[in-house]
Amino acid sequence: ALTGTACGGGDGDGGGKGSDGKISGTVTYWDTSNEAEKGTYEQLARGFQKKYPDVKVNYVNVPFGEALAKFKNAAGSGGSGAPDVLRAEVAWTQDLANIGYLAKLDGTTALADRSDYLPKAAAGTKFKGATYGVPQVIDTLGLFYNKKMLKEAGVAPPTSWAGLKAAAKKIKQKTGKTGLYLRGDDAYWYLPFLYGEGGDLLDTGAKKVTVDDAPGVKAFAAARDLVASGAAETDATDGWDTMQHAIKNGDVAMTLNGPWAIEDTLAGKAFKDPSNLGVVPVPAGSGGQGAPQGGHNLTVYAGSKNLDASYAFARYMSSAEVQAKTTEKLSLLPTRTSVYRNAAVAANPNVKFFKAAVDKAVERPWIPEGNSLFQAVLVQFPNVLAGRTSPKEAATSVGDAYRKLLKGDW
Ligand SMILES: C[C@H]1O[C@H](O[C@H]2[C@H](O)[C@@H](O)[C@@H](O[C@H]3[C@H](O)[C@@H](O)[C@@H](O[C@H]4[C@H](O)[C@@H](O)[C@@H](O)O[C@@H]4CO)O[C@@H]3CO)O[C@@H]2CO)[C@H](O)[C@H](O)[C@@H]1N[C@H]1C[C@@H](CO)[C@H](O)[C@@H](O)[C@@H]1O
Repeated sequence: ALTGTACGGGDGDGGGKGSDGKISGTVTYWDTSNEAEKGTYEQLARGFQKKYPDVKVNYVNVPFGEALAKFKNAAGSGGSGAPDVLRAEVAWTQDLANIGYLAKLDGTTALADRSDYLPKAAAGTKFKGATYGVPQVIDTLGLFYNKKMLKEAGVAPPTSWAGLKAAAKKIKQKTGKTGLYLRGDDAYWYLPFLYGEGGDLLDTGAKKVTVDDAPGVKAFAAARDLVASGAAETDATDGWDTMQHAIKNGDVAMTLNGPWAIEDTLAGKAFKDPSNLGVVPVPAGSGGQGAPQGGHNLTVYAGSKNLDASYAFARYMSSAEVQAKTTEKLSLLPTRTSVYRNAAVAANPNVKFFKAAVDKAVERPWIPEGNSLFQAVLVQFPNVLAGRTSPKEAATSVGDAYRKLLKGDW
């Protein structure tokens, strides 16, 4: 594996810092942002060329669900075809750093003004005491709701799963529509139920697998109950498209979602008046309330032939100026404390809500295996929601998968 120093590979053309200190050559950037975000991110990425006229930015949008495997294949086969800079989801960062595919950024220009980063965002860029990513966005889940539909049903935004069931009953009676669309094909949506029962996937302090303790079982049961009672509808595939279609067309009154869904949701006919979209914390369960911390870092491929330009690009794409523009266009959360002092950012109602939500978001275990924890849940979640697997069986299967995964370390 690469040892974190440049050694062949990468799409750069071997540019770098000329004798005059000028940055030059090509930087290939793999962006994983979604349909509603990518236009803004591409424009911002190309803006780098204005500052560094001798650099050509080769912007490539790679779907989130494919990017990790694609990058590992490219980096693992000598690096040709690997990008110079990758937008890496927070859990990918430790995994890829552990394999040696990411350049250590400490001491490079990529980490300029690092004291400005939110501590929670910075935490997701570390591995064995070194820094392998530059925080680009931080996020969590909230409860999106159609204000008009809830008003018509005479209900307030629910603050518990039990309250959501009661509200959904009224929404069905008054509007004929379903209360919630619950995404079943993405394990991330299991976490608000798990935290709502006071549980967690692992206890990293005690090095214990806890997902199949009682809270983990109750969490699966709580999610299944929403579907079985008709309060929520779900699918085992195409969850993102079905969820967005449903909320945008006013076919459901609520979804669980994050800042990355705001721009797309507001494009729906149900939100011609954008103020019709409200966001509140995810509902509480019987043992607590909580939403997971997520987000994305800019990382530099250790095998890039153009490290200097890549460091400069990572710094630019996470600069205060670019973050303020991203928030203005997409309502995504800045990872720099200074950007929250920007008047337009501070006035954005979605930023106000999600910043408070992120401050309380539950941090996940920043360990290389963190990247694989969702796979085991993903196998069980859709089956539990469909009533094909019992909550107990599902939790135990996930627990067993974790004990196998972690047996060396735990
Ligand atoms: C199963 C996967 O489990 C984990 O992923 C977790 C993730 O850790 C959680 O944090 C959470 O991510 C949030 C995210 O924080 C949140 O920001 C948002 O992201 C938006 C963007 O905002 C939006 O811009 C746009 O990009 O679109 C993004 C997506 O909407 O929503 C995300 C949740 O969707 O949830 C993920 C689970 O989905 C693993 O990390 C792998 O990804 C793994 N899949 C791999 C598995 C490999 C085989 O092992 C297979 O070979 C590979 O090909 C597969 O890729």
